[in-house]
Amino acid sequence: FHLRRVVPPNQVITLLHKSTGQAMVGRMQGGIVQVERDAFVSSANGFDHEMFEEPFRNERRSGGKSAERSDAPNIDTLFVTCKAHQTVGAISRLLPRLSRNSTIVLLQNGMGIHERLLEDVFRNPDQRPHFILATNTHGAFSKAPLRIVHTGVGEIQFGLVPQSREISYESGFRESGGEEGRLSDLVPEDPTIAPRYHSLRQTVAALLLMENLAVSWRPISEIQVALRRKLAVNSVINPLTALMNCRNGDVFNSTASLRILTRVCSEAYAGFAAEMQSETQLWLDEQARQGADPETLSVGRVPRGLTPDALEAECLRVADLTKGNVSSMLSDVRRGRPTEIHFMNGHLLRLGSRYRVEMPANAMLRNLIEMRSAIPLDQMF
Ligand SMILES: CC(C)(CO)[C@@H](O)C(=O)[O-]
Repeated sequence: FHLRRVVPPNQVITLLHKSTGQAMVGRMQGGIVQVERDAFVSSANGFDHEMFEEPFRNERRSGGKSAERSDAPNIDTLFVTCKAHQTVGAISRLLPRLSRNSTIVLLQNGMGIHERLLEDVFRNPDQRPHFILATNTHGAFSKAPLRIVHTGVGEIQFGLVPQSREISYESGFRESGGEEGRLSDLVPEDPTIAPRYHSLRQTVAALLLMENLAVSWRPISEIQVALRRKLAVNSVINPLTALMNCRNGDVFNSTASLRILTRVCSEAYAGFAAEMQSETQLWLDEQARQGADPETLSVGRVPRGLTPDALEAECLRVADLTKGNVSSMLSDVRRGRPTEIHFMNGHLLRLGSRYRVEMPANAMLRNLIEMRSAIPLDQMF
């Protein structure tokens, strides 16, 4: 919706629907997407629609005729907003349409998805597309197919995953004291490799144009901190609301839930600290290999936003800000759908086993959510 409003009409935007039903309803409504914000409804049209249940079919708005997959156009930019556990499957199916010149924007809850994609889908570093990692604090829900209610205005921050030595994406930040990135940094000096960065530059430009969503480009190190903070929030609010069957605003109404909050946040901090220490050590080893004296290099501490107290305060703040919301995990449980627990508390548990940090509270929440998903909801005795 917001993208359609900022990119030229001749730029094709295709909505990849998860199910045929959604796509059909979308088409019956003329493919119009509506967004409700502060009781005002705005519409946008001019989308192509594809159905994901039928990956070999592709219907364009113009002809309305199905085409075989061989006709399906290449994808320059893919915005991924599906559930964390659906991502590898979804992107694997789109693989023939993606190339090293494409850009993938991961705009999801949870962590570990990018790593999973590199391990399972894009194993060859030379053939990897560009990746943009984004974190989103807007609140929205879908009232009906293609009718979205924007309940809480937040922001979107994104960062570019560094991946080549050809070009440094963050020179602008370095030269402006961390203030702003520069689109011109995404233009390589060597014109023969320019096509490789075309979609990345276009995507960053389009993201920055979406002023209604308060989008900002930040250094990737800042995005990693923001993603870790969001992960802690999701690892507390999501399982607790799903287990207690309550809205976000009711979850911290007892000292018992505050005790769980403290445990989960201190385990998350310990996992993040161990991971960052190991990343710093790898960096120091690399500098030493290149001839630097590690003793003379300054290394940062764990950022203040990731201390146990800061994580707890963030969970309380978000629960209050979204007090009327049904969390995404509670909504998944109510509908009998798989949850994203493996990319939330599950991600923390993977950090725990990699860096030998005990995570009993997170293990308990992960197990309880798995049990909740396995037991039918409507058991009356
Ligand atoms: C922050 C959050 C828990 C608010 O509902 C949201 O990320 C969700 O529902 O997953």
